[in-house]
Amino acid sequence: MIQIEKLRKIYRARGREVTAVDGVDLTVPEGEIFGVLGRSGAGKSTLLRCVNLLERPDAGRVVIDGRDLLALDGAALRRARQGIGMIHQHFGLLGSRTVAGNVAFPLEVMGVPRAERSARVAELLDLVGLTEHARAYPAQISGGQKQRVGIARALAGRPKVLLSDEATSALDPETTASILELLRDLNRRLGLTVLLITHEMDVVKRICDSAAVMREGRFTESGPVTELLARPGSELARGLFPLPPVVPRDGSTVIEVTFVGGATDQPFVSALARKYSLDVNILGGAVETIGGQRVGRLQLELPGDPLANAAQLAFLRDSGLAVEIKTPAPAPTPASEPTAASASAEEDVR
Ligand SMILES: Nc1ncnc2c1ncn2[C@@H]1O[C@H](COP(=O)(O)OP(=O)(O)OP(=O)(O)O)[C@@H](O)[C@H]1O
Repeated sequence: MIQIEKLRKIYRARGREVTAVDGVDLTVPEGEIFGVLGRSGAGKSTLLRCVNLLERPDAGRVVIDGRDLLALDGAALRRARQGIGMIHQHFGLLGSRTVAGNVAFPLEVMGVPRAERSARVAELLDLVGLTEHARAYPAQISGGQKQRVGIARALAGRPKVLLSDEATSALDPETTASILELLRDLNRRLGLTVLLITHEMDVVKRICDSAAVMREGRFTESGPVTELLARPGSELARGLFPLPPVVPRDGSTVIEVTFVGGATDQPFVSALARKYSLDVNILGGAVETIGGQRVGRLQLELPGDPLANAAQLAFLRDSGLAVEIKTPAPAPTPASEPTAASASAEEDVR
């Protein structure tokens, strides 16, 4: 389990201060995969490096498996850090050592006796599917295989927590998929808790249970992936299911409907059309399977402005769908008093 509270890291260089991590709270329950998604410079690497104290935070708490890392030092801190494995975008292998030698390296540093070390290396190489390449050198294996070595090496100390710093960013899509599958498999088999940072939506979609979007050192949204996808206005949902920009037409309402799990089984578009005798225009949409659940977004155009569609929108929401109105509500005329219906339509638009 990873618990981060009010984490802050400020870099000071040449009279300038950069707040790279600005008060982040994060909990990753044991055995979960949590992805932090963000553009370059958002603070993702700094956050990750603060979790194993490669960077010392200026404020906040980092608690791994109940141990407050910032309160430890010396041997206790070294032991705690052995419980945290890390993999990197550029693998960081030693070119002069074989695959087996690279995996043995952390065991040597830990002082594991030779016989035990060999058995452990064999076990780790088997775990990542590299037994046949034990004697190869890094220059003789592919990028995907190098990352497998990186993963085996990171698992040498039997960590409970694995940190992944853009582990698939240097790989082609097919190799990325196989490495993500391996991470998922290891997460399940070993009960590993994984915190990964990425700028690739696909990584979040494929393996993360929960995720956060990071910008300028802060989380702008965070939660279980399927929950975020169903949240109106979610940046993650927009990124995973890009829909065309809305061109509002007079006298119509454009809505984006997000559905998760059971709601996908309902023929809600035809039910809506039948119940209200409407012509519903489908402008765009996407459906995916995420975390074993069907999740999707549809962009629909309904005749009439948002106020005229209040009952239709309520019908969709009552059916368990998240509905976001993309067409601005008509401005109330100066003489008109706000009604309950117009107030709620304006709230939706915001
Ligand atoms: N050692 C450092 N000294 C000074 N500023 C730094 C240092 N490391 C990072 N920064 C600054 O902190 C901010 C966050 O950087 P960080 O590398 O954590 O972001 P990131 O989201 O991981 O981006 P990238 O994917 O490009 O690495 C950036 O403005 C960066 O310039």
